[in-house]
Order: sequence, then C-alpha cells, then structure tokens
Amino acid sequence: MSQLKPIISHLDNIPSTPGKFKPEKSPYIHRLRIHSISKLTLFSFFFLAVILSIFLFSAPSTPSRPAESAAAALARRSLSNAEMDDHERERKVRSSACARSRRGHTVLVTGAAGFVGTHVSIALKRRGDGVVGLDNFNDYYDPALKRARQKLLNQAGVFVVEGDINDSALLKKLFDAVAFTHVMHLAAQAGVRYAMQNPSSYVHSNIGGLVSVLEVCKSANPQPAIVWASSSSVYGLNSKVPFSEKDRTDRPASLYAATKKAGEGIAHTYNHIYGLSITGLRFFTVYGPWGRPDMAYFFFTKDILKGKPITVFEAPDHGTVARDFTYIDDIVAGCLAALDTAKKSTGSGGKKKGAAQFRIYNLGNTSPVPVSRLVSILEKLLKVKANRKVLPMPRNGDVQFTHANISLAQKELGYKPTTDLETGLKKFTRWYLSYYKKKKSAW
Ligand SMILES: O=C(O)[C@H]1O[C@H](OP(=O)(O)OP(=O)(O)OC[C@H]2O[C@@H](n3ccc(=O)[nH]c3=O)[C@H](O)[C@@H]2O)[C@H](O)[C@@H](O)[C@@H]1O
Repeated sequence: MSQLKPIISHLDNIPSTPGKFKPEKSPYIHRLRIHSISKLTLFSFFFLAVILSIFLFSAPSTPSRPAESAAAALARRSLSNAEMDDHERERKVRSSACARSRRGHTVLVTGAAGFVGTHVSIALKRRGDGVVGLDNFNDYYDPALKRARQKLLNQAGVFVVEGDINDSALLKKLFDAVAFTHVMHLAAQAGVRYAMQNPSSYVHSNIGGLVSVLEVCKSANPQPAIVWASSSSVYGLNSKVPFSEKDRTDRPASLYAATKKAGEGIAHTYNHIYGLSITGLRFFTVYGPWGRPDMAYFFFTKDILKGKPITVFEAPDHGTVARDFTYIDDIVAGCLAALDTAKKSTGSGGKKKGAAQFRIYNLGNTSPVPVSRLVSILEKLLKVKANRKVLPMPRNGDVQFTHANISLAQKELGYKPTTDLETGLKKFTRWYLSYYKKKKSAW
C-alpha cells in the first residue's frame, strides 16, 4: 500500500479525461501576444493551445512515465476489483454460514473440496447447519475433480472460499465475518508415499497450516470447538492389534505420519494454553465415491479398466498387507458425532478461562482386508481381470497392517460403521464409471 500511495496521488493530480481539463490555467496561453491579431486568429490560437496542452498533459514527459502510469492504473483497477470481490465474497460467506435453525452449528470446513471435506460439508448443510468451506484447490491430484466436488457443494448451498490455511489474514477475515461455533479442520497434505517426494509440503500444510488455524481459533471471540483429521498412520510400527487410542504413537513410519503425530502434540498445546476444545480423529484408509485418485483402490480401478499392470505389495515371507478400509459415510457419521458432542472452548480473545475438552478417537471399520482381496473385489465388480504384479512392500512409509479398536468412539460418539468393503466398493465403482464416462477421460 505504501508504494501505491504516491502513485495514486500523482494520478489524482492529472486530469484523467480531457473533459476535466481547464484551458485558462495553461501556462502556454500567457505567453501569447494577442494585441495585433484578429479575434479569429485568437480563437485559432486558443484552440491550438488547448489541443497542445491536452497532448502535453497526457503524453509522457519522460520515458519512465508510461510504465508508472500503467502500473498505477493496474493497481487502481485491481484494488477496486479486490474490494468488489471482497464484498461479494463476504456476502456469500455470510449466507453460506446461515444455519436453518438457531440451534444449528456454524462450521468452517477446511479442505472442503477434498474427499472427506466435501462429504462432511454436504451432510452438515443438509441437516441444517451453516457451513463455509475453505480450500486452496492445489494440484496434488487432478484439480478438475476438486472443481467437480465444488459444483456439488454449490448445489448444496455451501460456498467454498479459495484460499490457503496458511493465509492468516484470510482466516482472520473469515472469523471477522462469521462467529464460527465449530471448525472442522480437514485440509492437509495427504498420502503416505508422496512424503518421500515432497517432504516440505507435509510440514507446510500439516504443521504450519494447523498452527495457523489454531492461532486464529485461539484469538477468536467466541473461540470455536475444533475437530480435525489425524490419521491411523500415527500407530506406525506398532504390531499389537487392534490399535487402541491408549497405544504408543512414537514410532511413525513416514513423514506423513510424523506430521500427524506432531499435529496431535500441537493440538494438545493449544488446548492446554488457550482453552480450545479439540478433538482429533484418526481416520483409517477412507474410501468411497468422489475419493482421492492417489489412493490404491482408486488407481487400481483405473489401471484394471485400462488393462495396465498393478503392483500389489506383500510383506516379507509372502506376508499379508492389509488395511482397515473405512467407508466414507461411516466416517461422515463419526465426524458429525464428534462435532455434536464437542464441548465449548473455554477461552476468549486468546486467554484461557478453564480446562477444555481434549479428545482423540479411532474412526475405522474394525475389519482389516488384505490388499489382494481388495483387488479381487474390484475384478468382480468391474468384470475385468487385473494384471497383478506382486512385489515386496518397498520401504516407502507404508505399514503392513492397520486395524482399529473403535470401542471408545462407539461409547462416546455412538460411532458404529455399517459398510463392508464389498458394499462400499460397489458404490465407489458405480460412481467411478459414471463420473469418468461423462468426463470421457481418466483422472
Ligand atoms: O489410514 C490413514 O491414515 C491413511 O490412509 C491412506 O493411506 P494407506 O492406508 O496407505 O492407503 P493407500 O495408499 O490407498 O494404500 C492402501 C494399501 O495398498 C497398498 N498399495 C499401495 C500402492 C500400490 O501400488 N500397491 C499396494 O499394494 C499399500 O501398501 C496399502 O497397504 C491415505 O492415503 C492416507 O492419507 C491416510 O492418512
């Protein structure tokens, strides 16, 4: 802004249109000797002087001037556009945040155009809560899929602000516009194996981004209650199954897992110091319609349909690699129950007023399925034989086995998953075929 100011005031001193031009103030006129010439000549000179002055004032006097003026004009244009956008955006945010009844929540969903974010946002909106989405639409996987989800969200009445969770000024603006009662923080850099290719993106989103969200929540008045996505990967190299929330989580096998584990520590700190009510949900390999193309069930489907080989990992000595695959609708039910049972934060304006709720739950399916079985189900549903290449599991952050103990979530959230893998994959493949048939392309 400070750089713009002189440019704008300089612009303000120059008549922007010839119509504003005041010819009598021109210094050129005073130099004319008018005594010995006729009225006609006088008017001709006067007319010429006007034209000359217009030219002089609008033409560049130095070579640097045109660039300066263009930059200033652009700055002015973009400033006014930004103002217009801000108004429009604020109007949409406020309307999207409106709950149907006074008792409804007002929820900010980060990562709203993501897989889980889309399903949760729509479920909240449908039951009458106010929902505002936030998503940066990054290209970790095909952004067209995120845009298609955004369309669904729009149809459901959920407005998604395009922005990054690391943009503290934007978060503050959102909290200035809306008194959020809850934040459903789902924005993250997902994927276990990609962490070896792009480690900093995990630190940026899962640690920096989380802190940025908690910072704005801590300062908000009223402070919202926060529910956020941790991960089954925090159990790391544990071999005792099923995984319980009481088990150790100090041996992550991937940087992804390490950032989620760090997130749990950071969440505890904000709960302890600022009185934020925080619930972490450890999701177990969530799958379903509108899912993530970087996940095995998704790209296996694509490759099987294309007749391309798929690599199926196995553990040493032909050991089974298995996952506690959890269907999206069950996860959504768990997320909503976590929001509904969340107690209020106790602080205000950055000051803690008392102890606040701090919870962590496993949200899994409690029935691990070998990856080879996942492939067999897909073959049956797609009616195509897979070209399987069985390979030893590379040391890329994957763990051999996940299995959730969900008794705590069952007891305190009423969480009860109801969809087995075959039923869930049937819904997924039906969606996949219809979505990509319409698109006439794969992701
Ligand atoms: O539970 C979780 O918290 C995690 O679940 C998934 O991670 P993952 O279970 O590894 O899911 P996939 O990447 O879809 O892999 C599923 C299984 O397929 C196996 N796989 C993967 C890729 C491949 O080419 N072949 C193969 O056999 C993996 O080893 C794994 O056992 C998500 O990708 C993570 O973002 C999430 O946090």
